Amino acid sequence: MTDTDTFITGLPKAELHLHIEGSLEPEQMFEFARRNRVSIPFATVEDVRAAYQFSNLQDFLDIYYAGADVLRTEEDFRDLAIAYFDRAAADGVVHAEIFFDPQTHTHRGVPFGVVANGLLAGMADAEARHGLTSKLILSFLRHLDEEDAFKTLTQAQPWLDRIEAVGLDSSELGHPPSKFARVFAAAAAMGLKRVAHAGEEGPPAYVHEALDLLGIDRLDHGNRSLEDPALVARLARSGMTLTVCPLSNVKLCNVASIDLHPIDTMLRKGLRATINSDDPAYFGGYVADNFRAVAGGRGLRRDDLVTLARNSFLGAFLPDAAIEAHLERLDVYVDADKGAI
Ligand code: HPA
Ligand SMILES: [Zn+2]
Repeated sequence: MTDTDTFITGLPKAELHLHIEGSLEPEQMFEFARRNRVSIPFATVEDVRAAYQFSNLQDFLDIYYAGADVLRTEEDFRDLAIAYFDRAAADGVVHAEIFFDPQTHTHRGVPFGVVANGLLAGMADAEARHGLTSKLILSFLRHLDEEDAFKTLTQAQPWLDRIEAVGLDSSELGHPPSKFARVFAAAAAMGLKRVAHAGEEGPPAYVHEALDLLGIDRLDHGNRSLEDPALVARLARSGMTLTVCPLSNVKLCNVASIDLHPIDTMLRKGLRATINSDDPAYFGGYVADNFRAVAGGRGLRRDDLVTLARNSFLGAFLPDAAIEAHLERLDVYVDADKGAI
């Protein structure tokens, strides 16, 4: 058997919870600021990293939206995506379903098409160079109103054949899923899948709303579902995928430390949990770092790590045949590892 670090890196996996704007590394922030002649309130990369201390979600969001201001051109979005996919491929990611926040950009005067076309170019590059497949999830900012989300869905019309799903992110408390029931219904009628951040900081009632009022196909975070046994039973029974983000949970103080992370509790309760990086440039690690953090922090066994990778394919918005092919490759990897010295 190989050592655990090597095993984790090579483990074929899908990443299902990644905000592309959250993959903007400080070095890239300076590069984009320079080429777009945008000023940023930091003198050095070290200053930027030092500012990444958060006590809750809102603390992070304030700095994350400010950072996104350096993204101006199609080339910026393409280069941002390419850098993420290169990093993900090195972590064993073979398929990624990435969020983008169009309102963060359209509200600054960057057209929807600049964002979408740039990201799509990066996705094509990842498939050509790494064989890494990907899908786009258009995420609505929940601190804005539903009318603005509808406007964004209208702007997305020309790209709808290249967008897999809609999502819901940003400040959770005070902005329950019910606020977006109509726009999610409209997205469903257009054939889009639906996901939502719920139970990251918000109560289990928000997870119930996401299920009942938004008809979600996947639950982003979902940690606070554990406070409601009936909800846990419902999620387990329905085979709902939870996109869990361990380093994010610790960095945003939703979990006190990695050795207290509930990932193994989730698996034991029959939840289809997956491991993801959320905003890796801000939270201190990409997907393999998140696997390593919970493997060390919670003493996960190798079969738990394989279950988490398996769940990532089961939860992907891929055709059954593609999921089967990924699972077979995963089995081959695990068997080869057992045979290795
Ligand atoms: O973890 C998150 N939660 C809510 N909104 C977000 N936007 C980027 N990351 C996040
Ligand atoms: Zn997120």
